[in-house]
Amino acid sequence: MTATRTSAPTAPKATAPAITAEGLRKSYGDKLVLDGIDLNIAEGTVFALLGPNGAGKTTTVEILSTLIDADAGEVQVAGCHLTRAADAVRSAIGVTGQFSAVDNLLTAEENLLLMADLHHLDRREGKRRAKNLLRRFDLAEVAGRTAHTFSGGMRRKLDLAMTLVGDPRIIFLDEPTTGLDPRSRRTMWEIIRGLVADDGVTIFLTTQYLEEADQLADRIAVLDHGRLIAEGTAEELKQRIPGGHIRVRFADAQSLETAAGIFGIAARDEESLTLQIPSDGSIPNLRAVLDALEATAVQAESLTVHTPDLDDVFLTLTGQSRPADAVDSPKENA
Ligand SMILES: Nc1ncnc2c1ncn2[C@@H]1O[C@H](COP(=O)(O)OP(=O)(O)OP(=O)(O)O)[C@@H](O)[C@H]1O
Repeated sequence: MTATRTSAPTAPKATAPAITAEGLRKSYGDKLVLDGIDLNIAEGTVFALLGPNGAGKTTTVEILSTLIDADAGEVQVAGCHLTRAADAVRSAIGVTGQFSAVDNLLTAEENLLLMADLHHLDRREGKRRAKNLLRRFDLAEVAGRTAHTFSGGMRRKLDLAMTLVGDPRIIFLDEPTTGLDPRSRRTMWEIIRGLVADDGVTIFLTTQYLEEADQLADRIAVLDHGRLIAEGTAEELKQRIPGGHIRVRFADAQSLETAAGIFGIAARDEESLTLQIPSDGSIPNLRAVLDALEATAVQAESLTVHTPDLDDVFLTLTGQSRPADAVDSPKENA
């Protein structure tokens, strides 16, 4: 992964679950989409659901946000039973889906005021919240412009601001940055981090961008063929798969030959004069490699540490192979 994290994801602060699900099942006709999903998402955390196209991510969001019914399963959202207390669930959540709720014919402010009306806020309170949100999302200057003049990034911010008018405790973000350029994506990430850090909301995020999950999520689950096939922090998931190594480059073939003699199972590339030594990327492991090289007085030209990234995890777990160009692209952390 080439991008560096701009700030660490928020550590789980609270243990009270914002969302729990047991045995969630859903079929469309004879197509089984969810085959017994269990979830336990702590309040004030970011949970990312990853999965290939068609894995059932949107279906999961639609069920948890009361838009569609599951065939089976017990779900609690914000401490309320999903079906027996659906109204209470709805008043505790906000949903920003793949299809924008923004009305292109209205101004940014009018869109927000419309949401305030839908939440039965009085006019004064609606105006106050709209103003605050426009300022917070850096949209104050364009408050009076109709949304059809907005860029994708501005529209996405307005969409999220509209979700926040109802002051939700839990926010479902279904692919919140799909189609945004890197700068707009990072702006959205900062906003999402702020929602968790400043407001203590819980975020349930689906994304196709593994970097996004890596950057934002406290916990990540991988959905494939209707089941959660892995769950953990980004680091835990990365540790589950092999592929970490240290790559050492030497000045000449003789040094490479000597070094290869000490690291029995290291892969050797004569052309680039490099050895690839399996490693978990830990400091003790790195020190052991350096000590071994020093003991033989072989001079290494350069050394890079490669740790598996979430792409490796995802592709390994879902049984897909990495495209050839991606395999060859360097992902080392010097
Ligand atoms: N209303 C529906 N009727 C029939 N099949 C559906 C319906 N909605 C979704 N599906 C099917 O359920 C499966 C899961 O769809 P879903 O949209 O939840 O996947 P997803 O993981 O969100 O995919 P993507 O990343 O492409 O958005 C797909 O095979 C889809 O075709």
